[in-house]
Amino acid sequence: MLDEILAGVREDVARRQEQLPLERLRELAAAAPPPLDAYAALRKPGVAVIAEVKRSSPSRGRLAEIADPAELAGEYASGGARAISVLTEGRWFGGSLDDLAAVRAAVQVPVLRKDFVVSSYQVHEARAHGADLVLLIVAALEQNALVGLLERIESLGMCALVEVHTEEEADRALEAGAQVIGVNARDLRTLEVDRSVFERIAPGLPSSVVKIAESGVRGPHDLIRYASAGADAVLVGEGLVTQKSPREAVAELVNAGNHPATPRPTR
Ligand SMILES: O=C(O)c1ccccc1NCC(=O)[C@H](O)[C@H](O)COP(=O)(O)O
Repeated sequence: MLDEILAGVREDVARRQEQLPLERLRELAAAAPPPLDAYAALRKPGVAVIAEVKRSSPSRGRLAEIADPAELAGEYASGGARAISVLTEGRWFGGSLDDLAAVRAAVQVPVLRKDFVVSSYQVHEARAHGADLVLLIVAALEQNALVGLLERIESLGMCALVEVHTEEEADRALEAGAQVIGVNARDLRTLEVDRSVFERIAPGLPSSVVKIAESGVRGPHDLIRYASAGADAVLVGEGLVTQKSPREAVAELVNAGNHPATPRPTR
C-alpha cells in the first residue's frame, strides 16, 4: 500500500512543482507567519491529544464528510486538542493544502502537515501553508533523505514528527536526530493495527524525545493504555471524525489524559 501511495504522491508533487516553481514557493514560505513551538506544546503535563482532520483512508474508505475543515479544527481546539493534524494527501485521504491553510487560520495551536513527504518541495509547501510540524515516515525514506528533510524542516523553524513502526526504524529516527517520534500502530504496508507496537518501542526511546502513539485510539481506554506505556501524546483520526460531537470526544480524551489515575512511567 505504502509504495502505491508514494507513487501517486511523487506524480502530484511533480505536477504542482511545474505550476509553482520552488523559488516562488520559498518566497511564500518566508512570508508566512512564524511557526509555533510544537515540541513545547506537546511536552506540557498530561497526555496531549493531536486531533486529525481525516476524510477517508485506504483501510477504511470514506470516514466523514468534512465540508469545513476549519470548523472541525475549531471544535477540536475548543475541546482541548493540543495540536491539529491535517491530512493533505488527496488521492487516498481526500485532503489538500487548502485544508491545511484553512485550519491554520482557524486555530491557535500547532498544526501538523500529515502527508507522505519525500521532497524538500513539500516541506516548503507545508511552511507556506502555515504548518508548524511536518510528518516524516521512516519507512518511506532512505536515511540520507530522512536526515536532509529533517534538517530542512528545522531550518524553516518547524518541528519534524518522525514516524516509525519497528525498532530498526526507531533507531534510524534517533540517528537522524528526531526529537518528536510517532510510533504508528498501523503497519503502512499491510494496514493492520497492533497497539502493542507502541508498548514495545516506546520504552527504548530517550526521555527527551516526545513520544506520540499514532492510530487505533477509539476512546479513553486506548489513550490510557498508550499513556501507561509512556505516551506524551496520542494522534487520533477515525475515533474523532466519526463522532457526533468531535469537541466532546476530544474533551473526553483530554480528561482521561489529565486524570491522576492514569498510570504513567516515571522519567
Ligand atoms: O489510515 C490509514 O488507512 C492509512 C493507510 C496508509 C497510510 C497511512 C494511513 N493513515 C495515516 C495515519 O497514520 C492515521 O491517519 C493516524 O495515525 C490516525 O489513525 P486513526 O486514529 O486510527 O484513524
